[in-house]
Amino acid sequence: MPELMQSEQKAWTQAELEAVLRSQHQRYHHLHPFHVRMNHGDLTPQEVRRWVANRFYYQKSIPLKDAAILSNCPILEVRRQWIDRIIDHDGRSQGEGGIEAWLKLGEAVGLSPQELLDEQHVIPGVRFAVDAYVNFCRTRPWIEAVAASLTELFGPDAIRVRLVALEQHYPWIDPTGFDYFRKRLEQAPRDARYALDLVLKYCRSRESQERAVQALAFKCDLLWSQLEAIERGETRLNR
Ligand SMILES: O=C(O)c1cc(C(=O)O)c2c(n1)C(=O)C(=O)c1cc(C(=O)O)[nH]c1-2
Repeated sequence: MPELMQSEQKAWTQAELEAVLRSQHQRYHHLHPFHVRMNHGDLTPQEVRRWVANRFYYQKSIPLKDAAILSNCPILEVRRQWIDRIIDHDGRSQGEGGIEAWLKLGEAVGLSPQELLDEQHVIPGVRFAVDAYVNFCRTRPWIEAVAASLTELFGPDAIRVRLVALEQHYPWIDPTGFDYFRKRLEQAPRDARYALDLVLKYCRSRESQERAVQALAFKCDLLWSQLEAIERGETRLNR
């Protein structure tokens, strides 16, 4: 978006920047046809399993990108807070954390932990999308990577709708598998608020503000691409 990069333009106020960031909601993956079908109860068990197995690749990459943010961030107070995200996903010991909770979701839909850990169902397009997120966070300034995490502003509403739909339309799934989503409903709003405050505080020039918006747009596109690949569903195994 080169036409956006007009650094000589006046900086947005914090309220204006927040509004521009929030307007990215229209690009979020809750609108993707695969999620729409999921929420209508129209996915086959095979499609649900494909989604769970492929989203696991995203889940297990999240701590890698958060560690990249930590390694790029020179500000002690920020690192002290951000490190909690890694603990939330990894846990401090066996049986804890979001990654293990997602493995339980896998079991609830009929996938063994080993199948998920082996990445045997991971579709190439999903791998490309997720790896692009990790690479972005490794190579871009830490505050842009923080801005990319702001899809979590939109996540809780989508997860709330999904939870109700999964419980209502997919009775064959053991509902204890949904604990991951319940936990995210506590964690995500807190994480998103903290990340938003950082972006509002550290992105003061118009150029840095526009880079933050671009980072968020990039992340929305990546989540969208991930679902495109899942919807198409081609793996080396079933091609
Ligand atoms: O289920 C979802 O729709 C969804 C979306 C997102 C997101 O918007 O990036 C995350 C999650 N879940 C999630 O579970 C999660 O841990 C997470 C971390 C992040 C991030 O970018 O730091 N996004 C998301």
